Amino acid sequence: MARNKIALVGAGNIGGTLALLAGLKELGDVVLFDIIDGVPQGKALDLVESSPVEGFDAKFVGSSKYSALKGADVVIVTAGVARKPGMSRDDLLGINTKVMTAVGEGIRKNCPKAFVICITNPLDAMVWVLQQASGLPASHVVGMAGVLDSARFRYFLAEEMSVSVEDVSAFVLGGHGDTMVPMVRYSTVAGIPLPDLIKLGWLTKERLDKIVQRTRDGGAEIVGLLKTGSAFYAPASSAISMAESYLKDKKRVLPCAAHLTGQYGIKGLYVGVPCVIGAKGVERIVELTLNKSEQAMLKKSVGAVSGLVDVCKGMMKQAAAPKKAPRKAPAKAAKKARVARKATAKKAKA
Ligand SMILES: NC(=O)C1=CN([C@@H]2O[C@H](COP(=O)(O)OP(=O)(O)OC[C@H]3O[C@@H](n4cnc5c(N)ncnc54)[C@H](O)[C@@H]3O)[C@@H](O)[C@H]2O)C=CC1
Ligand SMILES: O=C([O-])CC(=O)C(=O)O
Repeated sequence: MARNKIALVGAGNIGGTLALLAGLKELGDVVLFDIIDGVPQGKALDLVESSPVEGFDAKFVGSSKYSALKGADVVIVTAGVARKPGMSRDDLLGINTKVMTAVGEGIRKNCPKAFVICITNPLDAMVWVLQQASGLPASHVVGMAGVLDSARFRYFLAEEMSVSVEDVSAFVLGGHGDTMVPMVRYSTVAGIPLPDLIKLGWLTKERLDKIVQRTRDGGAEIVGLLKTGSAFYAPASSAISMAESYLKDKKRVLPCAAHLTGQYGIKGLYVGVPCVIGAKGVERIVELTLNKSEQAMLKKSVGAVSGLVDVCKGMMKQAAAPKKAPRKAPAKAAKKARVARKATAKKAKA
């Protein structure tokens, strides 16, 4: 059987880490694409030179041409700009909307049957733009954020209670922003819900509240430490788990930014919810019963996503509108020509 083809659009910090993980896990042949010519080629060569040491077989190619994406089974998109200290993810909206529009077009032309995972921020709006620009079915375009936010929540809980991360199951609902909703009631250690663990004395309500807030601020905490960019190891691991579930039809239940068509009362937006990811893409969306306070938090988070998508819609409409011919310059040119004609006629008479 031929190997799968994994295209990584954006060969920066996350792109390079994705490529290494795809190689180590032998998920398939890898194409790294980036607009900076030389970077994807250099990273591809460096990575493939690690294959004899690590013991994996895969082809690695770097390119700055969209045709390199031809026939890809999975595309993971990290193209664009990452934030620096003092910026919010939303500050990236203008520049990254333009990038997602170009990338979507490249995917539409070269690999319309692929399963596409968007990572670029602000995530929930960028995955919406990417789906619109690529025209791929919504079941095949998803956003990665929930796996990462949930991993952070899981890690902080495991550290607090001194238990293995493997036994902590937790997830985060809503948009990938300050208003994300870590789901305390549905998070467990070995099946025991967090509220029960508080009763058992494993955790205090005060510590749990701090962990919830630290999870919400997880991205900013790393940006503040790195200073030159944002997290990339955990984001890459998170996206690879989604790609693996699709390629191996594992049907894992993972929190992803999925296109909602009425679930949770939300229509036409991408928002983080638990999904079943298998060979058919997003195969199912899990709709949980939320209590009043969870509903209110989700509503706030969805409101933030909806506001960003409205800005994207405006930008896309403006970009698609026919350009009006500039009027001032030709008018000036015509006046100049008239004056010149009059002067020539005067000269001729004289
Ligand atoms: N969804 C999530 O949970 C997370 C999202 N992110 C986001 O992921 C994105 C990438 O992050 P990093 O890899 O750390 O950034 P990076 O700056 O290291 O890499 C981005 C790469 O995209 C390339 N690029 C820019 N415009 C392009 C275009 N039009 N076509 C192809 N490539 C293009 C750049 O040359 C660069 O190599 C950022 O927007 C960041 O905010 C980061 C962490 C988590
Ligand atoms: O915070 C950022 O800019 C990157 C990101 O989304 C994360 O690490 O969660």
